[in-house]
Amino acid sequence: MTELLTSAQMRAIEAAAIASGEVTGLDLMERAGRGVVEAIFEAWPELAANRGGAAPAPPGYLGNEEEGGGSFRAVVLCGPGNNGGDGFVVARLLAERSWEVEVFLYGNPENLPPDARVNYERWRALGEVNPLSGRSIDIRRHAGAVIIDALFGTGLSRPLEGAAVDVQRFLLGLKGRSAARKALVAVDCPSGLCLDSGLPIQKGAGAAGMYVPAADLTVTFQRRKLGHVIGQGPLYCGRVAVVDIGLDKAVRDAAEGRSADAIDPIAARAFAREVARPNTSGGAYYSAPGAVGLRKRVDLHKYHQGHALVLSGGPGRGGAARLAARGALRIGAGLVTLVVPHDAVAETAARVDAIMIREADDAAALLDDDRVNAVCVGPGFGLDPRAVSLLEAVLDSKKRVVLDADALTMVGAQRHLRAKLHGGCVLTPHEGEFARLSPQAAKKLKTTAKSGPAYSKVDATREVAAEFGCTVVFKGADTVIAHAAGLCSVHSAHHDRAAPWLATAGSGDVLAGFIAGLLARGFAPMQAAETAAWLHVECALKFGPGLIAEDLPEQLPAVFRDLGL
Ligand SMILES: NC(=O)C1=CN([C@@H]2O[C@H](COP(=O)(O)OP(=O)(O)OC[C@H]3O[C@@H](n4cnc5c(N)ncnc54)[C@H](O)[C@@H]3O)[C@@H](O)[C@H]2O)[C@@H](O)CC1
Ligand SMILES: Nc1ncnc2c1ncn2[C@@H]1O[C@H](COP(=O)(O)OP(=O)(O)O)[C@@H](O)[C@H]1O
Ligand SMILES: [K+]
Repeated sequence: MTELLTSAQMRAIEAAAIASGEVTGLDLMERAGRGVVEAIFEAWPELAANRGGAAPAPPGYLGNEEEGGGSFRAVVLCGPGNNGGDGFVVARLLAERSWEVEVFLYGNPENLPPDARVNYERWRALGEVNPLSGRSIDIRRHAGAVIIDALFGTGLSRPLEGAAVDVQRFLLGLKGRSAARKALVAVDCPSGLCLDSGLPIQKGAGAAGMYVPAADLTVTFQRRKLGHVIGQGPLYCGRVAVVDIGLDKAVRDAAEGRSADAIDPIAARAFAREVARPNTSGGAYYSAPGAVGLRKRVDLHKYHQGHALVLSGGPGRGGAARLAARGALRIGAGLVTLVVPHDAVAETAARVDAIMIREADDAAALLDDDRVNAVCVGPGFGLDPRAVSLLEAVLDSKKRVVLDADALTMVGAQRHLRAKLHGGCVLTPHEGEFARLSPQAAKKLKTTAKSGPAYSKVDATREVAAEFGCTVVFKGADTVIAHAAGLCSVHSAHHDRAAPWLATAGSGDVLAGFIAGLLARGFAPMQAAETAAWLHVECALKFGPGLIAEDLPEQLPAVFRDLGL
């Protein structure tokens, strides 16, 4: 499990580590700056070539004919806080490697915080510091340079203004000619981005207030922050490198509630986590008793792998439920039964084999059957009175249930249904369905943030999970999963897990089926949602472009094989 931190958590962890005497702020800043330099060399190994001594002949792209060429170049943009302090360290370390480094400061050096001030002075022993403005950066001189954005990091509290905006516009190529830079490297985050939400802090809606140039590489410290993985963060940040600055123990102490005063005592619940590759052990043979993993135990027959019901709509509308049922079966539920209205039985029977079919009139009996231990309701289900009363019966049964699509619409609109939700419910809204569940949270999420931290998808998901008392899976390229008690995890399908092919009709139905299948296998709601979200994206990655929803469950055997199951 890897924690995803908010800015406040990172600050508290840093403060706790410094207070414990294990490390000083100056040490952390030095490690941070060094980490940025190392991450640059890792990303562009050709830049690691000149270590001290004479400058090497420049590669073609770095050549500056007017000046006769020379060493590698960096332009370091430093802000008024410790993010700027990291920038001064980067400048010094690159200059020590014979880079040509030009440093700009946004703000007054007198007002720099102490550690940043120390590093400002250390840099001043090597070179100049220019005041920052869009005009002060000469486009021609810096062609081919690596630009380091160390203006603002976790301390961003309001929209950029003045020279900071000028320079952002310059970097965006909005002012004059865009510099043909080698790379834009952001320290902690591209400045202007809120690290809690992945949303820009801006004066107004639309382009008028937003000048965050997208980085090629963002280097952050110890752990990713939420803003790197949710909202627009992944698009602005580019590749994100995480540098160890020696705070690993401090992070774990905080997340496991062992820190002293500096961190909230309910910290363990306050920390979000990245959804990880699932546990492939499980069952009494493989891990602690009671733990559930993906591996099936050799001594169990199908009735021990659970029985999932998938409730279907009427004739011509059963496709979504069939996709969910196929997903539930492939992910390993022992039995899957489609529950269909009488007039849709023939049509359904023509389309499925291993999946069983029962008429909707039998629903009450099925819900009374203790062997049925998970239900999926919503995909293609309908909103008519029959659907409402079936949903009511499902919720009254207190069985673990995935509510998707039409079921979410009904729950959003009907207070009495909402009152029946319980801890075994998993709601899987996309953005539109989320707005129906909680118009207030959706509105806050869409409101332009004029000060930081901005209200985030994590805040919104947690809020609705707590209000409804169940697990909520707020889908999207950034899928946020929250439990009523505050636990929260994020699956970010970006960079090496980018699966844009998942934006295809019916893929959400398959996800609902995956979750229901895992619930049937005994996974707890949160664990089922996390595991299903990971497998869903893994199936999409396995198939690649051209994917349609039907393909997703069919990738599971290969994905399971890759997991060593
Ligand atoms: N927390 C940690 O553990 C570490 C933090 N480090 C660095 O320190 C950074 C955080 O430093 P700070 O807390 O000083 O925050 P920042 O350096 O992000 O910025 C804070 C300063 O900018 C001002 N400010 C905020 N928004 C502004 C705006 N729109 N226009 C003008 N001024 C604005 C604030 O009043 C404050 O003076 C991190 O992002 C990271 O780069 C690293 O040195 C390593 C360790
Ligand atoms: N760009 C994307 N990258 C990764 N996953 C995505 C992307 N867009 C959508 N998804 C995923 O695809 C699924 C779509 O679900 P949903 O919107 O309910 O579709 P449908 O109702 O057609 O089944 C969700 O699991 C969502 O997380
Ligand atoms: K920055």
